[in-house]
Amino acid sequence: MTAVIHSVPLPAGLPAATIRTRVNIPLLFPDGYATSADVMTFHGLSDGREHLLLALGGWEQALLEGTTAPLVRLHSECMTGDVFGSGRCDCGPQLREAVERIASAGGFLLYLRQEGRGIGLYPKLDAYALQDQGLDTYDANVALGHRDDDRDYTAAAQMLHALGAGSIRLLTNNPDKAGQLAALGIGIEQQIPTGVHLSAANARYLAAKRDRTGHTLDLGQAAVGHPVQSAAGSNPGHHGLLARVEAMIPGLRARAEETERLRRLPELTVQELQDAGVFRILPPAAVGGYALGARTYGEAVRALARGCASTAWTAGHLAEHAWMLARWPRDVQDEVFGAGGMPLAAATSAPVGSATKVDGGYSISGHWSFASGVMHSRWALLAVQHRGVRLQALVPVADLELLDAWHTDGLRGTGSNDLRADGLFVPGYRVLDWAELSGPGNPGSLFHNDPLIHSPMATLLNLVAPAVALGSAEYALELFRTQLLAPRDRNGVQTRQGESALAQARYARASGAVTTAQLHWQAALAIVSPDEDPVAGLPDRQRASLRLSLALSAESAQEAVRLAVAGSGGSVHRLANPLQRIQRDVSVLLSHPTLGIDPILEQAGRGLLDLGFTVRSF
Ligand SMILES: Nc1nc2c(ncn2[C@@H]2O[C@H](COP(=O)(O)OP(=O)(O)OP(=O)(O)O)[C@@H](O)[C@H]2O)c(=O)[nH]1
Ligand SMILES: [Zn+2]
Repeated sequence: MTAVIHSVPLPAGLPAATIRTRVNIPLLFPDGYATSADVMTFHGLSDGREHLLLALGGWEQALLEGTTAPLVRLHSECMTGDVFGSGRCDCGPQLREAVERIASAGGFLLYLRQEGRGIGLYPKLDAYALQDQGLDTYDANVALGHRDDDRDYTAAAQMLHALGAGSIRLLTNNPDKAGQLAALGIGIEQQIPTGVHLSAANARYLAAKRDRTGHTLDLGQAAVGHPVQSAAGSNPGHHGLLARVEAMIPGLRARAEETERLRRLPELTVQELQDAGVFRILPPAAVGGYALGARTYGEAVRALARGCASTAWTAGHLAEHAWMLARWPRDVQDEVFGAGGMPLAAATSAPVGSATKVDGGYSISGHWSFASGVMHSRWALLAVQHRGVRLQALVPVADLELLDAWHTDGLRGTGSNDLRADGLFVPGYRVLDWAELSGPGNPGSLFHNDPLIHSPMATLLNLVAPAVALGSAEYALELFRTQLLAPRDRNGVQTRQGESALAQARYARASGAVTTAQLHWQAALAIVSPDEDPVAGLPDRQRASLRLSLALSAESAQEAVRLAVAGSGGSVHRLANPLQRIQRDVSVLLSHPTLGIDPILEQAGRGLLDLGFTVRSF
């Protein structure tokens, strides 16, 4: 058919562009979707760049008078997203969505060569690096000397005018695109939002679009993108799990301040942890876990701490407690794992509460502190004592009084609040002898084959604090390095703090302290997760070495953080600087009982000398 391409008067000052070539290209996308496009190039575009117009579906009819206006999308080039499927933005899925929607409605996809919102590819990658330090997508642009959005849509308007598309329906969430086109003489009959392509990796980027530049994005209702969501169901293995956790780090850094302010984890963080399968790392496959073992677990907590110590701490404990629940009798496991997801349970043993026997169970009372993660938990695991015997009671959090007690100077985001019960009835099947639960012959070991369930619980406990300390130190070193290498202007002379010999020596020392922490950490992991047989209980000397290495690793980590802070100058004490938070977090970590250095040195010495431990649970 012949198209009626009528000319629309150009606004004054806008030069006319003309169609240069028109060729048909069949398109086939990786998911199998196929269509074809009339691809056009132009003479006379205002910025001289090679922008493309893809005319799709019944575009010619859509230009006729009296029909629905053509559907148009202005897609800004994104090599990382369009070509390589980057998870950091939503460009790839938006492009794919736009082609299909336009092909079925009739219209144009303008592929605009304004990579990185107009700043270019290399600067965009520099901006990503800054985002990994905690800046959002717009602040990163500004820090690099650009505007938050450098795009100009004059060429796009010229292309649309050249086709006679003076009135369009615009597929976008971005009010700036509609505003600029309207000012360039394009009538916007309707602005149609694109789908929301939310994933764990791009959630922060999308939230910034919504909050900073008024994009119409309803992130609250959108489900996290399919690949991420379904991923939790399949066992990713050691490396796959760590890759998922590492993808969370930039978002965790960006939310670390919010996490402190909330004094619990943001919902998005809990969702991401769930999607990544973090709570599944330890429990056996029969209850939906990955049974990946102590090494994966420890390394995941360490990686999370490279993003946010409070998140790592909370996730580490919640993941450990899901595994504890897999040691309970079958009826309890049916109850807590029955829903399909991983049960989130806070556990606290300090101070130990009391239990008295009543008909059908126990009546428990107590005031427990430090229930990390309780703000996200359905269950609480509480230490109680009955006639000198230590028991653990499993109680719905809803049955307990929650006391807002976690006002601390570090690890603020863990929400480690207090819990209280006064004569609360707990049915007998939800109370278990601690010695039985923590031993290798726990009830769960009778029906799970997974070797980890058959190991004493102590093997896995005590890993969280040193893992978080190490990850925190690694993050601190990274920040220290960035700080030392950042260009500075000193009276017109470009220099860097790291050019000074003193700074170099300080960095070397901090780096050495991190290495010491890493080596002790690896020594500890080699004990709890040896290459050969799974651990069936550690002989005293090994147990002594384990606790000693964990404590010394954390000590070196703290020293590394101290050196990074000391070498970074006064700006480190601004609340916006992550280093000051890391220092506070690590200081709280080091005062956790599992890292109390004096008793550990004493008991480790006893163990190494074959004198036997005097602390039973060491
Ligand atoms: N500078 C910079 N550019 C980015 C970043 N993330 C994505 N981009 C670029 O942003 C552009 C994508 O924008 P569009 O897909 O047109 O999206 P939009 O302008 O936000 O609006 P919509 O029409 O609603 O999608 C591409 O050029 C990407 O390369 C980032 O963090 N920094
Ligand atoms: Zn992109």
